[in-house]
Amino acid sequence: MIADKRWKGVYSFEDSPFLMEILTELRNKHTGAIEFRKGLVKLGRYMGYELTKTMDFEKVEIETPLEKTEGIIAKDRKNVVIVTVLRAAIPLMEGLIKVFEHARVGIVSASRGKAPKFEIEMNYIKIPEIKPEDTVIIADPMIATGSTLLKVIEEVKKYGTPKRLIVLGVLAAPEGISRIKGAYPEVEVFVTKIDRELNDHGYILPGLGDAGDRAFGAPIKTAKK
Ligand SMILES: O=P(O)(O)OC[C@H]1O[C@H](OP(=O)(O)OP(=O)(O)O)[C@H](O)[C@@H]1O
Ligand SMILES: O=c1cc[nH]c(=O)[nH]1
Ligand SMILES: [Mg+2]
Repeated sequence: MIADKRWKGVYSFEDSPFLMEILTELRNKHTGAIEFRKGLVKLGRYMGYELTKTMDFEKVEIETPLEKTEGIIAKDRKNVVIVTVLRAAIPLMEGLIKVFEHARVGIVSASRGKAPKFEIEMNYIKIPEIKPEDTVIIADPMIATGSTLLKVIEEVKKYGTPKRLIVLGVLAAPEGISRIKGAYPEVEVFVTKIDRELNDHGYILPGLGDAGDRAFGAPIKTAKK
């Protein structure tokens, strides 16, 4: 885990060859939907595991069949709320929940409109109560302009004030991170890698393309009634 010097509380996993290998497969345009989804599940699981290293644990005394010894109980790991941003975060959440099996899960829909406005449409919002002891993990693979997450964070905050508010993604553009940290300095960001920049259409470069389309197929428009 590397702390990025440009912001406080922003971390990437560029030091993990294993995670970089999974990212390489996701980036490759020849990777099909099945492997793409599997890659996102794997990243959710292993980044979730890395996150546990930043959490609080409690010391406990237990007895093995032979003698007393000390162990730990993962206090924070049991108080997690995962907020899944549709569509692309679904496989990421599947991986995360393997590590945070007690997690309560919120689901929100967020669809980004076209450049230059990138308006965010949020139609579906189901978020559980957020308690002071909770760690909230907002899962969204792509942090591009940051517009989606600004809107999602604003919404999440209505449900309570957690101990930690974390954004967990796969790729981020510096522009998106700067916007989020500018508006919400307390939000921590964990991403597999921070990429170079955005193109004129708001896509991350070099990126991996449209995460939702690659995982689930491109939607088509039907004639309106
Ligand atoms: O940082 P931003 O510029 O807001 O872009 C990031 C968002 O774009 C993608 O969602 P999209 O709107 O494509 O929806 P989808 O997951 O259904 O494809 C992605 O999953 C993020 O939620
Ligand atoms: O590069 C990008 C930017 C936004 N959303 C995506 O899915 N990919
Ligand atoms: Mg998309």
